[in-house]
Amino acid sequence: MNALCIAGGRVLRPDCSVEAADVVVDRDTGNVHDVGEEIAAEYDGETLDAAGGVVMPGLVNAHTHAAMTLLRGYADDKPLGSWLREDIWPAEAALEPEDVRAGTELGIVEMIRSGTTAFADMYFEVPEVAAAVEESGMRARLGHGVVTVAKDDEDAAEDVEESLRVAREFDGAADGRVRTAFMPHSLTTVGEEFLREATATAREEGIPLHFHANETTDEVSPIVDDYEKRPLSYADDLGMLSEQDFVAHGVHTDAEEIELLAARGTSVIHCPASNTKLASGIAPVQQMLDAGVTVGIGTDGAASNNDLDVFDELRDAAMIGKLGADDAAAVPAAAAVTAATAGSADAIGLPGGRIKVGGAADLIVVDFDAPHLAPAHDVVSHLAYAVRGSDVRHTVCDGRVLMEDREVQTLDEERVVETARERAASLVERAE
Ligand SMILES: CSC[C@H]1O[C@@H](n2cnc3c(O)ncnc32)[C@H](O)[C@@H]1O
Ligand SMILES: [Zn+2]
Repeated sequence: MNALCIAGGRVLRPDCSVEAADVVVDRDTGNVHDVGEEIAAEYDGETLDAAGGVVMPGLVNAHTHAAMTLLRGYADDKPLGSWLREDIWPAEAALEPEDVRAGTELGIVEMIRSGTTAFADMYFEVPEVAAAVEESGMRARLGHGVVTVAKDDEDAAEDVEESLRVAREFDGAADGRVRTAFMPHSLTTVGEEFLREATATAREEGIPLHFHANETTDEVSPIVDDYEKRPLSYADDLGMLSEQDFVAHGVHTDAEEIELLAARGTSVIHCPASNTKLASGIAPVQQMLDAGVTVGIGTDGAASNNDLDVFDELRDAAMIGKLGADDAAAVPAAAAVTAATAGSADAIGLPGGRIKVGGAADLIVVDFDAPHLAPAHDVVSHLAYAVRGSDVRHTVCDGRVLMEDREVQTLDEERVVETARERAASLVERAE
């Protein structure tokens, strides 16, 4: 067997127990071959040193717009509507394919360095995004974000068609590491008939849906006013809630909508930092978990976060979940860690999220030697409340080492950062 041994660490198991064990990966299949105490010596092959560290599933960033790294710090301190209309959409109107490639590569480098092995991305120029994912060795679910408001019928229909087209064309790319979805931007930025028809097509072809929903009160009230129903009930009537589908945010979601999500098996991606920065509100995460809704974690784009560090995000989820529920026991450490790993992977329908024999070898080694992690009474507590993305020592996806001893192996980090700086500067110039 072409083995990769991650040796000498402690392993986080799917039930959040922790045991001293080596993890042996079959690099040909990209799966975990064995997990056990001191088994690495039984295998020939490459070894990654996990001594003093914790081996855990790679984090899954279940909602982002990776190329928005180019707009990090471009516009801050505004609510969602004016931020998008006054700053972000005008800048995005000047995007060129090379910008999306450069911004996505920057986002990917940042994610690999902070322990993310898979992500879900809604953006433009999907061929560029897919090429960046292929080169990087990560996994992703990708889609073209559709907006039909303020477009004539022909342009709107073409935008919808592009989203379906790229979903068909890129599904299974990068040796199966790229999967796709139909991605209408939101329930208020895409017209009803477009949603109804394209959803029916997606259903016929087995294409999942991903869209923003119930992010702000401004997204809820127009639907309640026009249709006399809650947004997720409107989405359900359009056929948009199935087990394959996942909605971003779900901040202003009432008890009936939570029951509806649970009944349909539709997942919610919680983006606590973006919701806080844009003052969108606090999502009822503990209520969703109690109802049996699968909850994943996403950073949203770097322009509303302002980083793509999922450790940061899961910490925010645990902290803000308590505030939202007015209960310090809400969203406990294990729930937050599980949401950012198995929850996110299940929500976006990609392998990974758990270290188990036969499962995808998407895993990371987190260094526990740093002063801010001493003492370590409880590993899971530290993973939720104290670990930073910069504590990640190695990142492995599909059995391939993407970062070793903090050196990214698959992309040239220096070139990626420099190119992104140049493209960001010229993008902003073109947008002004
Ligand atoms: C049409 S591609 C995706 C689209 O979404 C925009 N976006 C970024 N962050 C958010 C957010 O929090 N809510 C809604 N839309 C968002 C992004 O700028 C792209 O235009
Ligand atoms: Zn978003």
